[in-house]
Amino acid sequence: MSERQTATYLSQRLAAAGLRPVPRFGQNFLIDLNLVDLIARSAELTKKDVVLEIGTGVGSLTSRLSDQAGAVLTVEIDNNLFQMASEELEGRMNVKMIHGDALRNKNSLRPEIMENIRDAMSRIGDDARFLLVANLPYNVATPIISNLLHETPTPDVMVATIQKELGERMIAQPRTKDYSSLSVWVQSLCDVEIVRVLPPTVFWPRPKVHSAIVKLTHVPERRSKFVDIKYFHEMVRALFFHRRKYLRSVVVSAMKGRMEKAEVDEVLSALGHGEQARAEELSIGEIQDLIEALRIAEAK
Ligand SMILES: C[S@@+](CC[C@H](N)C(=O)[O-])C[C@H]1O[C@@H](n2cnc3c(N)ncnc32)[C@H](O)[C@@H]1O
Repeated sequence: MSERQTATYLSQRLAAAGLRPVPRFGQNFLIDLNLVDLIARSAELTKKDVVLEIGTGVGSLTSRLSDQAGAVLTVEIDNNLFQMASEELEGRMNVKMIHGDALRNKNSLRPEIMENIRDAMSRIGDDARFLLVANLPYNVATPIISNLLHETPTPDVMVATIQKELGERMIAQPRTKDYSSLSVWVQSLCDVEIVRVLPPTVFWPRPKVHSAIVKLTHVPERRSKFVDIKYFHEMVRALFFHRRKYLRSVVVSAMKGRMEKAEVDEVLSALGHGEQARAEELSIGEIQDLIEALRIAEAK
């Protein structure tokens, strides 16, 4: 089917059920089926894989994932789409659907999700992989990816369609405008790449912005360096909250009530960060060292 035919088919299917896409749920459906294939292919799925999809939509990506993976858990917030996809996916024994918000709150996923993932992985065995493969709703893409990096198991691979700007922030390097807490957080744990930039025309309805398929590959050796990953993530966010401010004043305010200014200065000067330093100039390794030094100093 061409993009136009898929868009017509989708709009007719929704209209027949008396429905329209709901903007607040980020309902921009991928209508270029080659790109749906590219997303699934980029994940290099096998029957040993357990895939989490957030945003079932009408189930077009879900079907492909079900063909290639061992098990698929798919989550959809919209009741009408959930009903439509349930019919579409009926009879697919390796697909489990959850109706509801994938997020419990900004900082955590719906607990049912990881319970189901762990169950499915234990059925497959020790060599099971866990992946996120999804055309994510833009407004929740950051908390979904960020929170999944806190979960056990952490996804081995995440292939997701997100807003292009967000993809650029994920791969950004120090001293660039896109370098942010998200860059440091995801690159501290994963190899990150932009697989493809997508124009608005490949979606129906068309979003106002370009999108990107990103691939994040978890690197367990990077994770094992962290003594307290939650502390690290919170501090990264605090360091970049006022990214143009001097590092010293950012650290002093982040550590207010926890550490004296003189102690902060001691940590910064021991690491060679002068008065003019800013968080956005520090490499990921330097940020990791700084946060670990603060953690140790605070614990003393
Ligand atoms: C960009 S569409 C993707 C749909 C489909 N997978 C596709 O590729 O065309 C995002 C989907 O996520 C759903 N959604 C939005 N927010 C959600 C949330 N917080 N939890 C679960 N699903 C959500 C929307 O209703 C929508 O179906």
